[in-house]
Amino acid sequence: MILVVGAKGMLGQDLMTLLGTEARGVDIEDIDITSMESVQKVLVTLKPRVVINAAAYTDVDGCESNQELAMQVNGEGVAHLALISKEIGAKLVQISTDYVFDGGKGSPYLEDDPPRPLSVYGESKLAGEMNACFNPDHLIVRTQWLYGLHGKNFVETMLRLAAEKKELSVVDDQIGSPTWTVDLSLAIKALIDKGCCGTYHAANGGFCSWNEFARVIFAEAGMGITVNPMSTAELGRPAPRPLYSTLDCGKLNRDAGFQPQPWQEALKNYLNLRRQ
Ligand SMILES: NC(=O)C1=CN([C@@H]2O[C@H](COP(=O)(O)OP(=O)(O)OC[C@H]3O[C@@H](n4cnc5c(N)ncnc54)[C@H](OP(=O)(O)O)[C@@H]3O)[C@@H](O)[C@H]2O)C=CC1
Ligand SMILES: Cc1cn([C@H]2C[C@H](O)[C@@H](COP(=O)(O)OP(=O)(O)O[C@H]3O[C@@H](C)C(=O)[C@@H](O)[C@H]3O)O2)c(=O)[nH]c1=O
Repeated sequence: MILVVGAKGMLGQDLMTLLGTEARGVDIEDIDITSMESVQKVLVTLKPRVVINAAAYTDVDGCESNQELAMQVNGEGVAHLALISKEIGAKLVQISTDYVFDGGKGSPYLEDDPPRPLSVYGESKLAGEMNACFNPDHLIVRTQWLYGLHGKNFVETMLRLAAEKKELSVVDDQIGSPTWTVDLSLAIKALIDKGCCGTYHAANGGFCSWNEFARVIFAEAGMGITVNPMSTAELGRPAPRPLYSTLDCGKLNRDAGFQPQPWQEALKNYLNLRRQ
């Protein structure tokens, strides 16, 4: 059995759908990953062969003012899962982020490029990556710019704002790869099925700025919204973000034989599904 921790989150729900009867899901009402006792009780009782940790504190700006909570959930929580999954002989799959990088490389990041997080969220997720290694049988899957049917995300924010305004300003100096949680779930399943270990990058193909992403969302949705350019500095959010955080996903393709579709195709498929 595969245990999905954070099964009610945006990624967690798509993982549960994909894995079907092979999966069992738990979320905050069943398990608190910040508590070693809670993790021990659930994992020792359920004895999964694989634990996928999709639970996290994902409010990037919120993490700046709640540093302790960020480290407890995204850092220490993963240590608890690693130690107990090791104890019961299970593999740990930890989901991580492009925000462990500073965005200064200027070309797609490889798995062994040195991380240097700019934000508290990024620091806490890097602590999670390091703690995942307490279980030698671990898989760290870094992804980015997620959207899906079951959670707050940029696509849904844009579509909501477009219902209220005819004109929006969106940053055009951050580059990355928008990634559909369904494609990420397929990548995670492929990595588990092939018995892969270590660190992997998984994101939809190609890249764009948030501004271009917004323009394509409105074009695909048939909405005539003007999207003005703006810089990250002008927007002035609390957490610094990497300016160029595209992930090189070649290792995923080589080792698991899986290549996520281009982001434009994924977006089309998502919007079609959303309309049904
Ligand atoms: N969203 C994105 O753009 C990206 C996400 N990621 C990573 O992907 C993973 C999944 O993200 P996403 O689906 O967006 O996350 P969500 O925020 O949608 O879901 C996270 C889930 O974890 C639960 N949770 C929070 N704290 C705890 C806890 N202490 N114990 C147990 N469960 C808890 C949340 O419950 P509640 O809602 O009640 O707090 C929620 O159900 C995370 O590791 C994230 O860091 C990586 C790159 C991009
Ligand atoms: C709503 C809005 C956002 N933005 C900008 C802010 C931000 O830089 C960018 C995207 O907004 P978000 O709030 O979705 O961004 P953010 O919370 O930074 O998204 C990140 O989440 C975490 C969990 C990750 O791990 C990352 O990979 C990434 O997906 O768009 C605008 O410029 N204009 C707007 O009207």
